[in-house]
Amino acid sequence: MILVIDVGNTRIKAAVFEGATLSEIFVFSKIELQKNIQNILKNFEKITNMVVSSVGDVEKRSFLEYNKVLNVHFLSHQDSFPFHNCYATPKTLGIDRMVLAAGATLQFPSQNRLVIDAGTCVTYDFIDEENNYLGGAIAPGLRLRYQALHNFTAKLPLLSLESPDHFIGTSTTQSIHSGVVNGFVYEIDGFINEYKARYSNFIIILTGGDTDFLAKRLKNTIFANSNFLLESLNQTFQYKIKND
Ligand SMILES: Nc1ncnc2c1ncn2[C@@H]1O[C@H](COP(=O)(O)OP(=O)(O)O)[C@@H](O)[C@H]1O
Ligand SMILES: CC(C)(COP(=O)(O)O)[C@@H](O)C(=O)NCCC(=O)O
Ligand SMILES: [K+]
Repeated sequence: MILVIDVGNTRIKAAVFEGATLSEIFVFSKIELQKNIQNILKNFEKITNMVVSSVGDVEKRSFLEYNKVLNVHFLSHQDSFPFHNCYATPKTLGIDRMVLAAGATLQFPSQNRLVIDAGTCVTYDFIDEENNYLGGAIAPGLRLRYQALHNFTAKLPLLSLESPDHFIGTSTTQSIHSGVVNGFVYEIDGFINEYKARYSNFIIILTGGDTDFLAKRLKNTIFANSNFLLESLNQTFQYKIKND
């Protein structure tokens, strides 16, 4: 069994896999990390490998200390990935984006793929049908937009995510919800339409903490899977074992 851990900038997501089958998912904050890992290892005694992808500020040694009891692998740019990386600054490319690109390449062979990860940030990653990773985009995520409006103005309240009543906001609250939610949806549909104008035959995968909220609001047809990064982590590790 493999324990995969995705350290994002908001939350940590972990999953236990038996082969390709996902047994259980865990979501927790940075301060609950040790407690959660210990519980998972206690409940799944057959875990032999821990695979970590981190873009957050958790110390590497928080994971490496488990090396005494199992094999810990901290994914890095030095690992083998199933695509050709065309990013101009490959060393600064987020390891989460590399894992998403690997998952898309392995799960959807011989086609163009666009992965949209709506987490703390929304990231776009494009891998063409010849398995070239071309890059994409980074923009503020949903919650970050609400926070930014509050943090960088004197008068705007901090709101939590809510569907706007209308396109035309009729109050401060409704104007913020319309600006954040409608703006975000238009932006994502706009990006997808630009990719469509340039490429045919491509699959769009939507993942991240805001997947379910967004999936029903987008005009474009997408393949929504909030576990795509965790599944891709498992696949990236299997690929690494085969290719090392
Ligand atoms: N319990 C929660 N705590 C924080 N964010 C949440 C929660 N549930 C849903 N979200 C949404 O998930 C997004 C963060 O997604 P996630 O994929 O966990 O981010 P990251 O991978 O960057 O840590 C936020 O924009 C927020 O709107
Ligand atoms: C863009 C990100 C901050 C997204 O992080 P997340 O929203 O998943 O927490 C992360 O992928 C990152 O730190 N990237 C480095 C810059 C780059 O990918 O070019
Ligand atoms: K993201």
